[in-house]
Amino acid sequence: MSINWLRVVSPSIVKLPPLLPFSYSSPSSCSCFSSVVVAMSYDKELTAAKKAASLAARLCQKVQKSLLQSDVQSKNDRSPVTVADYGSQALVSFVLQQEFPAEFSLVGEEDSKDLRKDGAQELVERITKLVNDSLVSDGSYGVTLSTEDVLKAIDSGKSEGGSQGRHWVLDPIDGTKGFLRGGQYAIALALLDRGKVVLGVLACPNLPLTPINDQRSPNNEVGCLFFAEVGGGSYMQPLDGSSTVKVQVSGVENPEEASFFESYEAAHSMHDLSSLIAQKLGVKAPPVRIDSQAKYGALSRGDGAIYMRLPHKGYREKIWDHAAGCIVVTEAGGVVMDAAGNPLDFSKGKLLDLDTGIIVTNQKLMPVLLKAVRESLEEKASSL
Ligand SMILES: Nc1ncnc2c1ncn2[C@@H]1O[C@H](COP(=O)(O)OS(=O)(=O)O)[C@@H](OP(=O)(O)O)[C@H]1O
Ligand SMILES: [Mg+2]
Ligand SMILES: [Mg+2]
Ligand SMILES: [Mg+2]
Repeated sequence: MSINWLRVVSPSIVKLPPLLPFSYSSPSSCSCFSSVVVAMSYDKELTAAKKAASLAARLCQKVQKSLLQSDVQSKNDRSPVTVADYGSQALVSFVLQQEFPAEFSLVGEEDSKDLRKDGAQELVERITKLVNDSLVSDGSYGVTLSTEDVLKAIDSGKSEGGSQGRHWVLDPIDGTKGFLRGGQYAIALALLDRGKVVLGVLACPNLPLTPINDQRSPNNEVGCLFFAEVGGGSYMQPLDGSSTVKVQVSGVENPEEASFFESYEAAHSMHDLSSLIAQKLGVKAPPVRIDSQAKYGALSRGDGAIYMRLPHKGYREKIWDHAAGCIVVTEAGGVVMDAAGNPLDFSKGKLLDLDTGIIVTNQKLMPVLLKAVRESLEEKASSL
């Protein structure tokens, strides 16, 4: 990466200081360690997580280039799942088990149920080939996995998480719909220790290295890896592994100057409600709609100042859709809350138990954003 790139990427990105040997508590809003204690270092886990997510990102890139409709399965809830979702989960699970054989628990989005059905054998073989090709190109482990090994690796993600012990949390492809459209997606991996998110990695293969929506920068290069460890700040590097930069959320204090992110899919977030909130705040810029936790990554480096996620009634958020993004933003100086102003609690199992939606911004804007969200929710409720 050239010095030029460092200059254009964003005024909120500064050069990388050495990582702290120990992590101290930070003003956390996503259930990271928050008491005044000297916490453990998770450097070894972070190194493994970056490696696993980067390998999975390469696998996904390969599939996205040659995506065929026949690669797409439909789960019971009719959400899409592809060979890349399965391959990514198998690969991350395998790498983490190799690195931490003694203590391994993974809460992953996918399972092998549909792959064990009649007629899925060819698909399983394709996934196995993809995983083995990735392992060969990496060269670290010197093994070839059988189809059964791959199915088992996928199913190692069946842990329920919770408030005891350590659990990896994985979304092998977040934003599968974006992945299928050729849009944004992320490989999102986090580690919970006693119910708190202590590290997170977000690999975003299609996210430009330069700020999105910046007319002055060409946005030709894509592929970002965001990572954060509790108390250690948030960082970004190109997915090819070259130089790392520290990232910080936007410092915008005037909501009129803020721009906001929301889901690309209207089914995932109430766009009419976020536009009402934006109106109340005086936000002038139109919403920036991108898929997946790439939104958290983009926000962590100041591409936009607000992220609003307001799912339709009845939807329950999953921990893998937010754990990695939450710590990346929090360690970059941001705040992540539910629509009642509570921090997200990742200690309750696979689901987040939260009020209405998730809002993300910097510390200065959060009080006004929260107020506008509360007012808009009340207005919506009274108009029904
Ligand atoms: N109805 C509904 N409401 C809210 N959220 C939902 C809903 N259905 C699915 N999902 C989850 O949304 C994840 C995709 O995240 P985004 O909404 O940020 O991206 S996108 O706009 O859908 O592309 C997506 O993650 P992936 O399944 O990993 O793609 C889902 O977990
Ligand atoms: Mg999914
Ligand atoms: Mg997801
Ligand atoms: Mg997913």
